[in-house]
Amino acid sequence: MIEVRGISKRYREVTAVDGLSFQVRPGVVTGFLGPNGAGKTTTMRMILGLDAPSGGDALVLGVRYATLSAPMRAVGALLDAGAAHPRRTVRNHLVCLADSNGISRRRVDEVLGLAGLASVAGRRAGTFSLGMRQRLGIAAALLGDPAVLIFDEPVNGLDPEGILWIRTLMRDLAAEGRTVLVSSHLMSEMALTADHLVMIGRGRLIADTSTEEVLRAREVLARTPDARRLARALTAMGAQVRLDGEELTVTGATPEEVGRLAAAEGAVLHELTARRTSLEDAFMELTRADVEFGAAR
Ligand SMILES: Nc1ncnc2c1ncn2[C@@H]1O[C@H](COP(=O)(O)OP(=O)(O)OP(=O)(O)O)[C@@H](O)[C@H]1O
Repeated sequence: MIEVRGISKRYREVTAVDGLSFQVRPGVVTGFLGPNGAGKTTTMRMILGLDAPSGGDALVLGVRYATLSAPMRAVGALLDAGAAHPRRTVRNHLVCLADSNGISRRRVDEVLGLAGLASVAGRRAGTFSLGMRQRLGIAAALLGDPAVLIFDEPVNGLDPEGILWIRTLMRDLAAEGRTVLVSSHLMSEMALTADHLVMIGRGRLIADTSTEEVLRAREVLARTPDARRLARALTAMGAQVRLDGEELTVTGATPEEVGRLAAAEGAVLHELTARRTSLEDAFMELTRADVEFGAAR
């Protein structure tokens, strides 16, 4: 469990995070979304005790990160994929981290396997592609078998296979009962990976809700030769209807309600479709006022 409580971070002229509060629960993948400069990295750094908040605080497993006695065993984080020494081999990098945190070398082999790096364990980290560096960063995060995992933009620059691997890994880690917080601005990816979404803009909370709720259909499309009759009945029920020949686009009514009303009116339906919104659209709608560096639309 992660608890962010009224946290703020002010730099000289910039308020990067502004009184932000949310909780990240175990057992689900929580996506942390926001436009560039929204304050995602700063928030994650404050959770991990790397930046001091100007106000408020963040708790991991009920305490501040700085007071954890064995932080790597409690929290694993991927903030900067380039963090390994380029001349050190992959295994050596992980062994150094393990030794300085009282973690067994057997666990190093386990995480090499988990991250798909066993066959390249003797290679120097500096020769790695971005995708392999991400895998190494994730192997390091998993080293302490932590209950809480924090990943900042883990799929940045990855190919489809790498993206699928990360998605599956996140979901598996959550299914094991861990707390997983993952930031991204790849909306379609988050729609597939995250069960819950925390959206921020200009350092403030915009939405804290299930992915399902954000993506829930907002429009229903109905096609019927009795379009005018159905449109009248729907409007009388309080729904908004756009009529285009035989086609009705309905907001403010569920597909079940439209179907029931059509049956009651004797309107023959040729099509009834719930139009799910995309996460991109939902996000743009929610953050329209908060796009700091957005192009003029
Ligand atoms: N050390 C710093 N000094 C001054 N300003 C900073 C510092 N770190 C971050 N900022 C500013 O704080 C704001 C939030 O930055 P942050 O990196 O947390 O956003 P983000 O949501 O992670 O963005 P991105 O998606 O682009 O990575 C930005 O306006 C950024 O320029």
